[in-house]
Amino acid sequence: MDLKQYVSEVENWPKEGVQFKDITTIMDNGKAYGYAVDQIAEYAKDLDIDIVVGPEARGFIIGCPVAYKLGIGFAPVRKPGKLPRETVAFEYDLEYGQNTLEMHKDAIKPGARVLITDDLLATGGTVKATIKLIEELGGVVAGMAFLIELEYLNGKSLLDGYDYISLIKYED
Ligand SMILES: O=P(O)(O)OC[C@H]1O[C@H](OP(=O)(O)OP(=O)(O)O)[C@H](O)[C@@H]1O
Ligand SMILES: Nc1ncnc2[nH]cnc12
Repeated sequence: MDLKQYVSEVENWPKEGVQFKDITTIMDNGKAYGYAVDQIAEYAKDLDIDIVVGPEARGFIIGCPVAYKLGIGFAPVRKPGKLPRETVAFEYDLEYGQNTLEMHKDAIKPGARVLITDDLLATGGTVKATIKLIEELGGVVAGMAFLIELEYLNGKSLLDGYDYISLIKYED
């Protein structure tokens, strides 16, 4: 299936100069959404994953159905002030702004093998922050999966030594 045809491209949103890749038109199509989730679950099935982790909000959309399919749990990475118990935090830069992400301190068991999921890899800041949080808690990032990779923003350069897949690539 050619998933790219289901992505909606929106010019100059949320800021001038950004071409936003809208995945809601993948999600609202049962076949395309199911295909994307199945592809990621297939990638993960031999990685011996204990838990899936995804950053708010679009990482939940991918990670939760993948976790369900793998028969394992999901731990959320959230924007500040959303998680009620003790957290660890990490601040990072986005393609269009700055952000801090948090995880519950007990979300990852020491030595747990983690699959990170998100809708999109752009500069890599979000996933790098997610890796830092997982590793601070003693987890092992065994793999990562994105629906979309914006290759022109070179997020890959922050991910040396980590394994990942992206289902849809944009070279420019
Ligand atoms: O590789 P990066 O440059 O870090 O960009 C990718 C991140 O940006 C978007 O999330 P956003 O922070 O816009 O939040 P949202 O999912 O809540 O819309 C996207 O869902 C990724 O998480
Ligand atoms: N261009 C883009 N489209 C959708 N989500 C994004 N997150 C960061 N950059 C993005």
